[in-house]
Amino acid sequence: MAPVVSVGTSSEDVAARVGHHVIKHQDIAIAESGVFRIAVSGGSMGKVLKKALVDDKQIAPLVKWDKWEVYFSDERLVPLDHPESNYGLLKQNVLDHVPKVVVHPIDVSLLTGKEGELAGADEAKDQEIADKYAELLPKDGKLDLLLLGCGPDGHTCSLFPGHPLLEEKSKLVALIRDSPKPPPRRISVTFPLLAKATSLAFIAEGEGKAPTLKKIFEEGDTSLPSKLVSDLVGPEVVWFVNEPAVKGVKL
Ligand SMILES: O=C(O)[C@H](O)[C@@H](O)[C@H](O)[C@H](O)COP(=O)(O)O
Repeated sequence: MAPVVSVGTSSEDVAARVGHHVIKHQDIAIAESGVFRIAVSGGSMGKVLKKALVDDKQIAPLVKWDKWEVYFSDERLVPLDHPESNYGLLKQNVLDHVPKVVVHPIDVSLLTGKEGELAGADEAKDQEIADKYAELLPKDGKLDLLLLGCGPDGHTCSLFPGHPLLEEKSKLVALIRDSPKPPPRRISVTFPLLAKATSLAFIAEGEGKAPTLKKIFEEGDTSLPSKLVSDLVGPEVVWFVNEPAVKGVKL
């Protein structure tokens, strides 16, 4: 099925659209399994989720935090209170403002080296962080919803254009030690995990996204990981964008 594009008129409107989408999937998942398994990304995601799930007075009461299980679509190998930590971003924007939630951060007891940098870091320990993260996933690897970003280079999660990780066929979570965007050491979910999900939602705001969205929606540039993820046939795929992000883009 072709991806759906939902265009918001303001950042509050985009956040509200995202919020309603999250609640829809939350309710379906809880009705089916009693738990809602969601993965979130970094970048501006924390701020959008705060607007949607904490500050929006209509949506906030609908969130069943005690039924949530939160994962990260990618994470930098840094301490949880480091400014580059995606967990840290979510904590500061959302977790600190809501009732207790089950969250799965990386196992920071296995961190070596310095703040995501390569020098002095132990590759075997990094691999263990990725492998242990995969073990936290549900047995069938199926998440209900992943909220994804889209970088200017078309990356999503820590899946970068031209990177061998795009070819991963079996692991659900992989280690990356040469991320072109710093810090170099990260873990990321892979295509096999993304393909199993019930729903994938991209959030892309601002005029800086327009050239990338043009490549995805008009030019069909399959060198962009976001385009490849957007084209996955199993999951429902929705793009939440604002008007500047799609200005001049034929949808
Ligand atoms: O780890 C990363 O490299 C970022 O978290 C990345 O995945 C982010 O989602 C995109 O770069 C979009 O960022 P924005 O949402 O800030 O545009």
